Amino acid sequence: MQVSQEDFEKAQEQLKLLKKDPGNETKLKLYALFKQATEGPCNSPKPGMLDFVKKAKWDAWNSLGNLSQDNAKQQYTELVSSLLSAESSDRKKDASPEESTHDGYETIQVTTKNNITKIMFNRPDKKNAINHKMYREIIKALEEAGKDDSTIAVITGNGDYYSSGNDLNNFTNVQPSEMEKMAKDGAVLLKEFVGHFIDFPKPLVAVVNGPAIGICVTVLGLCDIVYASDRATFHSPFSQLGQSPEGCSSYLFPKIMGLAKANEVLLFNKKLTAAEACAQGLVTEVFPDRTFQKEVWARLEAYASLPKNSLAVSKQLLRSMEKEKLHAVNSKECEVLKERWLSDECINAIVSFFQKKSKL
Ligand SMILES: CCCCCC/C=C/C(=O)SCCNC(=O)CCNC(=O)[C@H](O)C(C)(C)COP(=O)(O)OP(=O)(O)OC[C@H]1O[C@@H](n2cnc3c(N)ncnc32)[C@H](O)[C@@H]1OP(=O)(O)O
Repeated sequence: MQVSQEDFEKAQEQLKLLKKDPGNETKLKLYALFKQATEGPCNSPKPGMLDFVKKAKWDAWNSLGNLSQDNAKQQYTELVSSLLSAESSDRKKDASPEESTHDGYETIQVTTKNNITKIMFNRPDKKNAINHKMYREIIKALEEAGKDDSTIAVITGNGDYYSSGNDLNNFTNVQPSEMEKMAKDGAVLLKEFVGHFIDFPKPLVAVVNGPAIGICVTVLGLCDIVYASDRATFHSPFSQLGQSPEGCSSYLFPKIMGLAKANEVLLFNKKLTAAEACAQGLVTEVFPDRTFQKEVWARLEAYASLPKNSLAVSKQLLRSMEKEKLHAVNSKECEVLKERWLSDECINAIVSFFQKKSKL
């Protein structure tokens, strides 16, 4: 398709809008095409060898031979248009923020992009079981995410599990004389961990990519939104492990699900499917696993473009009604658990897990 004189003139104007220097080679090409389009083939005498600039221009024009003026106009117009569109896509790339990775974590991966700080459990070969180091790293990541520029924070898991909960190795290799100390230190760490969920100052979203067990199920009640893949399951097998509920679930689960349903989950180890957890109010929405990541992240990016401060004050307002109560529940639950960890029921359950007798 031939370009009109008007298109050719428009291209000359558009060329002036280019922000970046397109480089000497392209500039020579533009010069040559312009001369060919407006004057026809090069007939002027060849400049001397030492007149580098004029010679380069002459060579470029002369290289077009007998290219017709219409063809030259067309090539000129096309070249300008391709330069402009390349520059505009570069600008778009620059405008879309890169993901930044937060340093200093081993058991989790923390990244920020599009106003979202993502805290990802990252022990996929251990089904993202939470060991002592990971509890401390999650606490640190929540502290940082609470203060950084992100609008919302997201917790998710790497691999096929969301998390298999407390790493049962946390209770192993402890000498009998050290048991009390282990239980006391465990209760302090757990209280601090859950406390950070209670106090988190901006919207906190759980993206439950697969099965979830124990502590990572109970703290879902402290998250503001829970999105789940239809592959996810929710299991808090506390009595099976000789333990008792934590993460404020003894208070929040009956509030969320009603006492009758919460009892099945917290007393009798009932494992919920994602659909059941959604029907009982623990999960906000369930997505097909095939499209889970795409749909959820598109949704979260839209949420994260809402006014940040408004979201934070609203979240804090909602939480403020219950904060004191939640901290009291957390303290009580940790006290009870401290005792449970010293019980034969609990010790036997852990031993039997490692003897591979009691896979849940
Ligand atoms: C500071 C202390 C605070 C305590 C807070 C109180 C918290 C309570 C809870 O969270 S209770 C819940 C505890 N979790 C469990 O009881 C789950 C135990 N794990 C399992 O039942 C299974 O591993 C499984 C169902 C999650 C997965 O089964 P399967 O698909 O057959 O895989 P594997 O069992 O082979 O697991 C692969 C690999 O991961 C290790 N692993 C998985 N989960 C845990 C875990 N919770 N603790 C320790 N290790 C775990 C498993 O041993 C395998 O390791 P290996 O490859 O053999 O080295």
